[in-house]
Amino acid sequence: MKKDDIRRNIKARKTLLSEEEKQAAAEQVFSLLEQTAEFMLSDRILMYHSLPDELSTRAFIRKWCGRKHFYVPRVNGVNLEILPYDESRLSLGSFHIEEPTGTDTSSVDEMEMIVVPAVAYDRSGNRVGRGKGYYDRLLAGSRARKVGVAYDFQLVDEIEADPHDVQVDVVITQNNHIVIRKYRH
Ligand SMILES: Nc1nc2c(c(=O)[nH]1)N(C=O)[C@@H](CNc1ccc(C(=O)N[C@@H](CCC(=O)O)C(=O)O)cc1)CN2
Ligand SMILES: Nc1ncnc2c1ncn2[C@@H]1O[C@H](COP(=O)(O)OP(=O)(O)OP(=O)(O)O)[C@@H](O)[C@H]1O
Repeated sequence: MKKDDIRRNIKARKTLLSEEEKQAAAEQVFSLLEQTAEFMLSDRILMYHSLPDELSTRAFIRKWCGRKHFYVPRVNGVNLEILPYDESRLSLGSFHIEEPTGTDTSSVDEMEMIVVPAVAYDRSGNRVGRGKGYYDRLLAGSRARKVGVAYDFQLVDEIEADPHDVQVDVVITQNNHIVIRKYRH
């Protein structure tokens, strides 16, 4: 399926979710993530601060932010900066995402794990994002463990990947835990 068709389909499917379903799905997915060796062994983790139409990371970040070093991205022009997550230092940035303020940016090379948001993933780790290429640029050359998290219906048959697309190593949905590349620590 073409990326734009996937974006349209998934957007429509998401409007059917109730608040209860959204919350239950986030709990299921992040409980699976918590049980992975890579999560247990990673300290510096780049999360995403979820938008209303994304699998919510809010409860998970709140649960773990005292025990792990969590980071979130900030849009700067065509690039993403990486800053530590601090609930008291957030402000509304580009695209209505709450982003960290401050100047203490980190390099993507310092991240041990990156939870990569997407509109859809396939079983080979290909992903369709929001079409602006932010994560593809960020992930190019990164050696961090890359994990996709999503609702079951965001796992689609086959995504036609472009040369610049960067695959994730693992995809976790409510009822799927797909390991594309084995974790070696
Ligand atoms: N939670 C979260 N944070 C993130 C991303 C993300 O996908 N999710 N990003 C991932 O790249 C970066 C921001 N990129 C984004 C690109 C487009 C849109 C967006 O809402 N696009 C609208 C189109 C209208 C518009 O231009 O505002 C849309 O998709 O409907 C949001 C974020 C960094 N932070
Ligand atoms: N490594 C890169 N260097 C320069 N441009 C890039 C790179 N990766 C992607 N792009 C550009 O970004 C644009 C969007 O790409 P694509 O449709 O694959 O985004 P996406 O994967 O949906 O978004 P995202 O990566 O933000 O989730 C394309 O025009 C592409 O040329």
